[in-house]
Amino acid sequence: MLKPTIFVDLDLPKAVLNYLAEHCSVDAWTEEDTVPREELHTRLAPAEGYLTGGRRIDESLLEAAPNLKVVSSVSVGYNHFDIDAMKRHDVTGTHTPEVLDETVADLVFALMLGSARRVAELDQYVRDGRWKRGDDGVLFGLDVHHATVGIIGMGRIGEAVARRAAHGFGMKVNYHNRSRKPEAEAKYGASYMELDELLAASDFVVMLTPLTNETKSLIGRREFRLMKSSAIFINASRGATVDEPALIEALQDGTIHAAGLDVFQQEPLPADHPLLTLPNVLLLPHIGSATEKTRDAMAMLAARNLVAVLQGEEPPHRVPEFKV
Ligand SMILES: NC(=O)C1=CN([C@@H]2O[C@H](COP(=O)(O)OP(=O)(O)OC[C@H]3O[C@@H](n4cnc5c(N)ncnc54)[C@H](OP(=O)(O)O)[C@@H]3O)[C@@H](O)[C@H]2O)C=CC1
Ligand SMILES: O=CC(=O)O
Repeated sequence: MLKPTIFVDLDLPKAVLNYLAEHCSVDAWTEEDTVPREELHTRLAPAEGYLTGGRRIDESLLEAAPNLKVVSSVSVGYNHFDIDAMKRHDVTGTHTPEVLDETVADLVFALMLGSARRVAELDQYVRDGRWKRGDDGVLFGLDVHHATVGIIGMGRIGEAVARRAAHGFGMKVNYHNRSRKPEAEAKYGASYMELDELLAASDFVVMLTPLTNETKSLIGRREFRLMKSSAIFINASRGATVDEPALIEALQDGTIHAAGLDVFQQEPLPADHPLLTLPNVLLLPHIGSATEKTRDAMAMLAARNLVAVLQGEEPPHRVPEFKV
């Protein structure tokens, strides 16, 4: 039987490429640079499947890909999908939840600990030869253990953070979702709160919602002003859930104490971005799931999603909006 053609624009582990090649005729982009838009449209013309990362799936791409049946994203977030356009073109979307939860939760804790204890700033302090006897006071940070964390978006990753917080660090856990999660409340002693209440009550505010029309700029100037002046704001969701100019202002004028960020409105962060000038922000290059083991698992899951759809089977993880 003729194998369906697929286009892959990510570097994939050999085992994943072999699995794809068993079931599909694979056209893979092997250049280091991102595939240019025009070239992408050309390569997608014969493709029934497209395996990618955060590439925007919009009307013009879909028009260029008349045979496309599935876009399989190697990510759990799928805000790069234009869901309505995909539905119009009868293209389904899949993603890679669960396999990355623990790895992303580790990174959230790295941001919490790193910001509270000023790890990157003080590493630089030692490297610069500024470490002198008796200067302890200028090195003080804030405690993470037994502090209060407020999780906005208590989903799969949010729960992995809550478990670490409650059972590892003795922290009080507050959370905010659109719906309550009684099991999570029981497991982590978590308190459900409306957003404003959570912002005022938490020492660490952790953003872990998907980016949607509802969560776009959910945290802005008003919300920063509701937080404690000692609060540390962590964003591992998407940059656009936060009003970035308002965050910069809050960090500059002491409205909040510090921030730890893995995601930004523009990625990669431009070299002249004002966040780069602030000492009280810890910046990471969107590496929440970036361990070899987890990225390999995500890639294999994305491959299985794609092959299942092309074989007419239900994939392990269809994006909820495409479920019938
Ligand atoms: N930095 C990184 O590298 C990574 C970032 N991410 C980001 O993390 C996000 C979360 O992933 P995951 O935990 O798997 O997703 P889940 O869907 O499991 O959890 C999302 C949570 O957000 C809540 N939520 C959704 N909309 C709103 C809203 N309007 N207001 C308040 N709460 C809301 C949901 O609860 P309810 O429906 O009840 O509101 C749900 O509990 C991803 O979408 C992605 O953007 C993920 C992986 C890596
Ligand atoms: O940001 C990463 C994801 O998996 O979503």
